[in-house]
Amino acid sequence: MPAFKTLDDLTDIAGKRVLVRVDLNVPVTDGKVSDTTRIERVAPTIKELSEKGAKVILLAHFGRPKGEPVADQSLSLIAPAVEEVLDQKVAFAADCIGPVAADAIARMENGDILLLENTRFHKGEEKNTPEFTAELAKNGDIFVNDAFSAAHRAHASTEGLAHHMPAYAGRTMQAELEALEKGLGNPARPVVAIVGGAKVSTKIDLLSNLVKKVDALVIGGGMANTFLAAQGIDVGKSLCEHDLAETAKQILATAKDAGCAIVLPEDGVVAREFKAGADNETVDIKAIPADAMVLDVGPKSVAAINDWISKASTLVWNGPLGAFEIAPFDAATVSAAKHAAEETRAGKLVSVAGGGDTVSALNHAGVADDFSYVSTAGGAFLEWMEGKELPGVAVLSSSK
Ligand SMILES: Nc1ncnc2c1ncn2[C@@H]1O[C@H](COP(=O)(O)OP(=O)(O)O)[C@@H](O)[C@H]1O
Ligand SMILES: O=C(OP(=O)(O)O)[C@H](O)COP(=O)(O)O
Repeated sequence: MPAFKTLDDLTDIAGKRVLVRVDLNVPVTDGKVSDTTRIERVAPTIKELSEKGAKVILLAHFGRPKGEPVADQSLSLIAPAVEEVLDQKVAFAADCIGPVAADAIARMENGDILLLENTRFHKGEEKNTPEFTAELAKNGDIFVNDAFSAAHRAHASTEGLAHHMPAYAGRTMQAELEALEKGLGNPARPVVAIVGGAKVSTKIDLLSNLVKKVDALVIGGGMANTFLAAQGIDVGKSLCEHDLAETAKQILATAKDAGCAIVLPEDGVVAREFKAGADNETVDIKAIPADAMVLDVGPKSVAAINDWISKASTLVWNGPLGAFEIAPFDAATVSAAKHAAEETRAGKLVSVAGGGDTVSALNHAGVADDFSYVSTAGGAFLEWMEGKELPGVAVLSSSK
């Protein structure tokens, strides 16, 4: 466990401006937050600081807006859900730096909570520029990072700020690291990992280390299409990053050398439209129609994945197997989630799953409570699993 200061070390903070980095990158359907797990997990930190009389200033990102304001990635859309979960008034400022933020902070009383606009509306956030970090730092006396799920990003609000002021781990940051160490520090073998989802370009690189740590890697979701295409399979209009074919091939070679089995889909459920109830059919993975996209792995693939879950003593899972938000493309994810839950309940499996959408998918399947541990983190959790130092955690340990 890294040595960092926690909220236990934060006394006498009444009236202090505490900048709290949280992860509010939550799933949204039809403009409404569809899974509040990440908000629920950071609520204890926010409440504790507020009860101690601090002025609690929340920093967060939402989506990937590329350094400019985008209306549907405004945190004003998330603020009502934060207020509902906390059952406490949460003010909102339409910028995270400059006079808009400063004025809102000047109006705060002790114990108040203020949410600042999406940090990624500024280019300096992801670039972690000294100028932007200094602007953010003007708004606080103390930095608390409770966004474990964004700790693999060395951004201004996850890493830079800790160089400007005393920095502490929030309750969720602390709990996540403790739980992962307990559950996966020395995992029982065989270890099976499932990686799916849509963030192919940001997650594919970490698979080359992951295959050295696990006995089998099941690849589903949008990630699978990239691997299939790399093997010369025509994936039609599926979500696929063709320019990552070489990376995918190298990962397959590394897995072979490491003795890690790779499990790719044998069949897929395809549709021509990305909408609920769209006409769909199950096809062999080598017969994907050119005008269709794979939106879920097919029944043969699910049976194979469930067999691997049965063989596993430890399961780590990030990324849904299909576009689970729209029926019937949730079938594979729900089936695998239910099977992993059964094996866990029977005491045969330690199951650890993480990621904003993965948690939402497990909740959708009704089995999140049956998993051994559910992390709020996806990419950060996988990087932790690789044994990588997470910049957002490392900087807390070095903070004075
Ligand atoms: N075959 C697919 N085609 C398109 N999108 C997919 C497919 N499979 C999964 N997805 C999408 O992946 C998203 C989740 O991916 P990701 O963000 O990587 O997961 P997490 O948030 O759990 O880390 C979901 O919105 C889901 O609809
Ligand atoms: O949702 C997140 O990560 P996840 O999809 O890996 O769970 C985090 O908020 C990080 O977001 P990012 O991958 O856009 O940096």
